Amino acid sequence: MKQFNHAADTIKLDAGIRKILSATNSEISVHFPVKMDDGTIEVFNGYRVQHNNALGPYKGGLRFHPAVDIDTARALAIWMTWKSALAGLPYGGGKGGVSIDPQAYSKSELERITRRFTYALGENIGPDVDIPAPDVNTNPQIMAWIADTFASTKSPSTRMLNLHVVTGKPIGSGGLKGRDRATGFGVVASIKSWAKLKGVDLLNKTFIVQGFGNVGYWASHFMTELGAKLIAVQDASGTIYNESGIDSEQLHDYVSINNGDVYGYEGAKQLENNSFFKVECDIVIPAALSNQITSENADEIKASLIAEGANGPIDTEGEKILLAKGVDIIPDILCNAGGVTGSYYEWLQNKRSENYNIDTVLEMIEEKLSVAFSKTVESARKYKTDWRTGAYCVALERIQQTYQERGVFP
Ligand SMILES: NC(=O)C1=CN([C@@H]2O[C@H](COP(=O)(O)OP(=O)(O)OC[C@H]3O[C@@H](n4cnc5c(N)ncnc54)[C@H](O)[C@@H]3O)[C@@H](O)[C@H]2O)C=CC1
Ligand SMILES: O=C(O)CCC(=O)C(=O)O
Repeated sequence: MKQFNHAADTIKLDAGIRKILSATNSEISVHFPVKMDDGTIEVFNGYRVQHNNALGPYKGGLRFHPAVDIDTARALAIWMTWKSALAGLPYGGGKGGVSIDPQAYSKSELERITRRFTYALGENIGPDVDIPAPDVNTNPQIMAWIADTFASTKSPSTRMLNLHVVTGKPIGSGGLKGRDRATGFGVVASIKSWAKLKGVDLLNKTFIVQGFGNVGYWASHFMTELGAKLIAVQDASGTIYNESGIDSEQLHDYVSINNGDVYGYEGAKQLENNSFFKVECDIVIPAALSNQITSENADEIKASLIAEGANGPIDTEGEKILLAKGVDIIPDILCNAGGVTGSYYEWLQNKRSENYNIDTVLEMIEEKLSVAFSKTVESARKYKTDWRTGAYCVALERIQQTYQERGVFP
C-alpha cells in the first residue's frame, strides 16, 4: 500500500478511484476437510483474494506454503492488478493458496487437498470470473486437477468449455507450450531491455539467483544462453557458490532428484545463508519469497542490477538504500510479468480452440514485456521517479481511464 499510495500521489489519482483500489473486492477464506492416506481427517485453510476486476477477470497464482494467510494473499492479489494492467492484459488481480507444506503430504493426499480446495472455491473461480495459475509449490499437475474438478461440476455439454478456469496446465490438458518457462524467460527479456538501455554487454556478466524453482531455474537457463555466468544459488535448503560458474542444467538435474533442493550439489561449495547477498556479482535475481532484501542486508549488495523474479522481494526500506546507492531495480510487476502474459496466451488458445507454437509464444511475450519496459522507463522519466513508481503510474493510469470512461455503477 505504501508503493500504491506513492504512485497515486505522483499521478494525482482521482480520490474516488484511490478509495476503490485501496480495498480488495472480495476475500474468500475456506476451511475444508480431506481424508489422509491413513484414513484420518484433516481440515485445511485456503484463501482467494480478489482485488480488482475493472480490466477483466481476476487473474493470479495459487501458492501452497505454510506462510500463506489472508494478508499474504491480499498483497499478492493487489500486485497482480498492477501487473496485468502494466502488461496491457484484459485482467484484474487475484491470488490465493493453501496454508500447507506440500512436502509433508503424499501425491494422492495433495490431489485430494487440491480437489477439495477447488470444490470449496466453487463459483468464485471460473474462466471469465477468476483464473488461478501456478505459483510457489504449485505446478501443472495441480492445475490439471483444478481444471478437472471445476469442469466436473458443470453439465456434460459445457464441461469442455471450462478447462481454462486455470492456466499453467500440462500441454495434454490444454496447456501452453512455453508457459513453463514464461516467467524466467520474461525476467531475462527485461534484463535484455535494461542492458540495451544502459549499453551493457551481458556476455560474461556474473549473476546470483535466490530460489531455484520454476522462475529461478528458467531465468538461469536463459541468462546462461546469453553467455552470463551463474555463480551462487540460494534456496530453502541452503546456499551454494562457485566463482568459476555453476552449470544451471546440471544443477537442475540434481535438484530434480534431490527433492527440489540445491543443498549437497557437488559442483559448488556451501556458503552460510547470510553470505548470499554479499556475493560480488553484476546482477541479482531474487526468485523465491517476499521481503528477502531489507534494511538489514540491502547495503551488502554490490550488483548494479536487481531483477525481481519474485513478488515483493525488496521491502520499502531496503529499496530506499538500494536506490540511494544507484542500484537499478526492475520491479516485480514488470520483471516477472512473463508468467501472467504466458497465461493470457494459454487462456486465449483455450477460448479459440487453437494451439500456439513455442516460438510464437515466446515472441509474443517478449514483445509485450518490451512495450511494458519502455512505458515504465518513459513514465519514470516523465514523473522524475524510480522505475517501480513509474511502472505503478502506467498501471494506475490505465485503470483510472477505465473507471473514468465507464463510471461506477450507481
Ligand atoms: N511461477 C510463476 O509463473 C510465477 C512466479 N512468480 C514468483 O516467483 C517466485 C518463485 O516462484 P516459483 O519459482 O514459481 O516457485 P517454486 O515453488 O517453483 O520455487 C520456489 C523456490 O524458492 C525457494 N525458497 C523457498 N523459501 C526460500 C527461502 N526462505 N530462502 C530461499 N529460497 C527459498 C525454494 O526452495 C524454491 O527453490 C515467487 O515469489 C512467485 O510468486 C512470479 C510470477 C510468476
Ligand atoms: O500466470 C498467472 O496467471 C499469474 C502468475 C502469478 O501468480 C504472478 O505473476 O505472480
